Amino acid sequence: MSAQSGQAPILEVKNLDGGYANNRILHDINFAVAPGEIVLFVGHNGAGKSTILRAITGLLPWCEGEISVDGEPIGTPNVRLNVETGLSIVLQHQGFFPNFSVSNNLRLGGYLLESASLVDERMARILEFFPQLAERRDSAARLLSGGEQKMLSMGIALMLEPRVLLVDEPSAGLAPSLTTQVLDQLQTLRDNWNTTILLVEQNVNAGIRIADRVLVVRLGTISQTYDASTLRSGKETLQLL
Ligand SMILES: Nc1ncnc2c1ncn2[C@@H]1O[C@H](COP(=O)(O)OP(=O)(O)OP(=O)(O)O)[C@@H](O)[C@H]1O
Repeated sequence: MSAQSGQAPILEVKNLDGGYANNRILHDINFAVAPGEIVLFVGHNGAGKSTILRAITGLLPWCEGEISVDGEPIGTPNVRLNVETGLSIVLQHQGFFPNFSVSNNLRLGGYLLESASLVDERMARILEFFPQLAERRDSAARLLSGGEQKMLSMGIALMLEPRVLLVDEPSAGLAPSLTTQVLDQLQTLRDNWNTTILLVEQNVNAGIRIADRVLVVRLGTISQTYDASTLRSGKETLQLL
């Protein structure tokens, strides 16, 4: 595991509240994430896991509290600003243009990069990381398998080389073997690129396998924190309540 305890956090969330219109979902969320850490959010349906990821990336209609990246408060979450700060989200549902080719989708993911050569360089790195995408680079995205589409969504988010990647339900709609493959790729990404990862995953055991820390979300707040290795070893048992 590359997460170093005692290191200054790359991401810190303090007193975060948020929700949709008049519906408050998040209540006083507090946590910090070390560089290179994989943090898994678990909890019952509707507990607020995806809402936490959306709040951090500026996709929630309203949120209050303090979010800091590398010790610098990022102000009111705003998608573009957060992407520039190094936060990218891979949403649960399709995050690409279905009729565009794999390579054109990746190019669009590099929309904030300053030069075409940098876009090419990043794309080459991503296609090397996902050889299955490299083989399908000229295919329309809609023709990819479910697992390949997840890889494409991750690849698009990685074009800006985020320091923190937030991934919502990567296994949604995937067969168990593909879930393992996609989660293994997230772990490899962390190991090779030192990308910090916040993960929401319904397949709790598959998520625990790659996580460093597990945060339980209950009724819109963090109710419990586990060191994932104690759950893997059976020294502790995950309680969602
Ligand atoms: N776009 C929306 N508008 C209004 N309320 C929403 C919206 N999206 C989610 N909610 C509500 O916010 C609450 C938390 O939803 P969220 O999707 O964060 O839960 P979750 O823990 O990720 O659940 P699941 O595991 O089922 O995906 C739920 O009560 C849900 O109905």
